[in-house]
Amino acid sequence: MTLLDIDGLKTYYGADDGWVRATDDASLSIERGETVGLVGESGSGKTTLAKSIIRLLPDNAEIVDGSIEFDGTEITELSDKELRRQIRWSEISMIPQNAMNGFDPVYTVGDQIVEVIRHHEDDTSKAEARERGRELFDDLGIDPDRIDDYPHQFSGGMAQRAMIALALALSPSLVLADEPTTALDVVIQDRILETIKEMQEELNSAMIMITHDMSVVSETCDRIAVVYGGRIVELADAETIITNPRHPYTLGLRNAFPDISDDDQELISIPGSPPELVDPGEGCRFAPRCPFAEEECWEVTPQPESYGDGHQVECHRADEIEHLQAEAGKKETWREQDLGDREPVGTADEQAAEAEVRLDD
Ligand SMILES: Nc1ncnc2c1ncn2[C@@H]1O[C@H](COP(=O)(O)OP(=O)(O)OP(=O)(O)O)[C@@H](O)[C@H]1O
Repeated sequence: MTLLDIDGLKTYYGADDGWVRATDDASLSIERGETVGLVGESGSGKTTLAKSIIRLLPDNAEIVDGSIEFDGTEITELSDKELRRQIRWSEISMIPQNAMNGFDPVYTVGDQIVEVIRHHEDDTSKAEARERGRELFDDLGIDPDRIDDYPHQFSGGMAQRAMIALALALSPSLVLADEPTTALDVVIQDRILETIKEMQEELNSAMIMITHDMSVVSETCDRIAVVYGGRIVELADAETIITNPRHPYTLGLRNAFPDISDDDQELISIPGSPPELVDPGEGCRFAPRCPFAEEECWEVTPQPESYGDGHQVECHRADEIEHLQAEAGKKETWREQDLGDREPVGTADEQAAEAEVRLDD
């Protein structure tokens, strides 16, 4: 059963030089209990998409179009009060990138967990809420007596676990996990991911797992949405994304992360960097970095095409799967692109501004 249905979502940030189109026409639906990965480089728009769902966006952000239907409720139409009362933490919760920022430094971690529980459950006493917090700590491998500590007394790994406790305290139907382990060392990362998965399965919560790491999503997710330049450029079950992707960006990402089943794999990175999202113009946003870009790619924005079994791809050349997959595995394919007199998408203004600065000098 569909829990979350995002349709044509556009979330933009107001900036001095225009709108930053951080989420630009994203559509995605999620079933109950399902785990969907959002993968893409830093700046591709993953966090903006997740924060739009729980409406924890900064002041300069605006949802300018589209809908987010959660269990029959249109999130974009709720007042802040309704959202806090009915949805945030109780139905949808978020584990942020850095847990330390999620806690208020002046209250003990326990007090904050009790506060969240009691805000949503009028009938739960302080003692009961505290006991639930202690049990969650125990489940997450933290000594329950540490519940009276202040956030700064926790190590990074412990704070992250405590944040997971907070995010799961009200058994939400959907958990948004935003790079929940990037701030931690590698050994702890695996353990925390396992814990999140176990707790999520126990509660039968759905989860959106945000990461730039292809290996993390392949191990933890049922489906994967690949995000680039504010758009979902490929969406399919995890197996298809890992073994049979069609989008050149997905192929590039796959080259850049170690495959646990292949010891001899040579890692190849994608040259260049993600596009500026102010006024990106028409055309595929990946074209300036894509070794397969043709005339059409520069001129026409590709729309999602279906390749069966929920596999969707936004690429004009996605039909040429054998050619793309064969060439994408070669290092020489991913040389810096010779763009000739083409301007990379979206950076025309930036280049003009730079030229002006030089003239002013
Ligand atoms: N408050 C803001 N004001 C203006 N632009 C912003 C703001 N927050 C993010 N952006 C821009 O929006 C785009 C998407 O950012 P977002 O944080 O959603 O990407 P991300 O894929 O989650 O990256 P990261 O992994 O670094 O968080 C980027 O170009 C970023 O610079």
